[in-house]
Amino acid sequence: FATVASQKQAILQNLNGIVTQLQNPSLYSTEWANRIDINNDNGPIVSCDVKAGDVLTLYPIDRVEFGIHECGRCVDLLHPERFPYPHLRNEKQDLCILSDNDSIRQGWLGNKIPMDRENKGNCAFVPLPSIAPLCAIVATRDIAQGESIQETKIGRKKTLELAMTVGKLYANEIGDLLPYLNEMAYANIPLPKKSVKLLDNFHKINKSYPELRQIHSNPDIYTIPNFLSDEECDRLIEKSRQGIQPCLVKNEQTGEVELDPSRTSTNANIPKREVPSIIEKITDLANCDAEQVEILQVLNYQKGQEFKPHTDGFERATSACGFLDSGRIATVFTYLNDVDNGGKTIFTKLGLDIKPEKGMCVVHFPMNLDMLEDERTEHQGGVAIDEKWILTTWIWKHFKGDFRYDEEFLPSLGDDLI
Ligand SMILES: O=C(O)CCC(=O)C(=O)O
Ligand SMILES: [Fe+2]
Repeated sequence: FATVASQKQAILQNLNGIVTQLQNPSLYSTEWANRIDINNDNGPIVSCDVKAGDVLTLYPIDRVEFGIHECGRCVDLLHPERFPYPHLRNEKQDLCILSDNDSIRQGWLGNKIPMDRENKGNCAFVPLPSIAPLCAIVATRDIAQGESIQETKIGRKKTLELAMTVGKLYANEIGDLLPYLNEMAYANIPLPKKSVKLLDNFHKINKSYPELRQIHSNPDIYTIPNFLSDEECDRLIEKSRQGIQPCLVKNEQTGEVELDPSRTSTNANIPKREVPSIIEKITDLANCDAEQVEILQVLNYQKGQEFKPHTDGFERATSACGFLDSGRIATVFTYLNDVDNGGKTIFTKLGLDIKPEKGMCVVHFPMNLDMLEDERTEHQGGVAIDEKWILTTWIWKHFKGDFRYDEEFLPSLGDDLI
């Protein structure tokens, strides 16, 4: 580590060059940093034979996504309240560490790490509390020179074992760099501008859900009549009466949620724990995990109230509702009463009006899987004449990462378990 001191200075002077700087193998011991050819277009290639358990290189942990199955769970492990290992609080056995399946990582290694779709991984990301914000990429089996690295899904016991071993081995050396690495971790690295992409890569719902009807294609919109029974609708309305309050809208400038003249209805937040059978229906239909489901809201529109034209997606990476750097890939709402006059949902750019029918569910896709908004899905809750009740929620691309938004903090709306 003789050369490290002078290089620290260089790194600080050149925060914009972080990617290059951190790719410099001489920053680290040759034992564990020069084994990946990070300049290869197809993803990192191992440049020498590697033994199981060897550290291939380091990786900024805030760029790693923790996931279960196919769902990336992006956790900001730099956050003091959530560090270390908040995900290990999760009781799920199959915790694995993998990259997001269809995005290219914008990490300090500045490179793509291909998703291990077939689970033939040969390395794992190992969180190392002692050297945060870096984690190690560790070989989980022998890797031959020329092979590209692919992440392995490993159980949490194995993750911990690897973290312990690697953490102990390298804590001192890397700890020396910690303040500098931290500074870099928080540096604002401009991401490459998104190129104009075709809106063709959307989340896929469960097409065999009973009575699913497609009422618009490209952009796709589906309905399911009688998705909820009359009884479920009535009980949801009753439950929500206890928590009803004026609707709020996220202010894109400040990030705060606040009263907004574009949304004059009232609503109640329904804790998922109080509506398990509704959640089961939604996850079955939307083909997603319950953790991807945003807060459930019951909206009430009285005469004259409305939700002016809007899209449901948020532009840019967002931390709305605890979903970090994610997006709303589907909207699922269900009318809770029949509405004879007014209150239609109007898709303003599609010439499509939907008249509320008790129990009917509507699904549309505000953003695609590249997290681009589909402006064509702009819609409004038309001005109410008769009273209107609607249950609405949104499916996010990733699991919640910010635990301050945990549903356990939502007040109960009574004992009725629906
Ligand atoms: O009230 C409606 O018809 C639509 C509600 C809506 O668009 C929303 O809550 O995002
Ligand atoms: Fe909406």
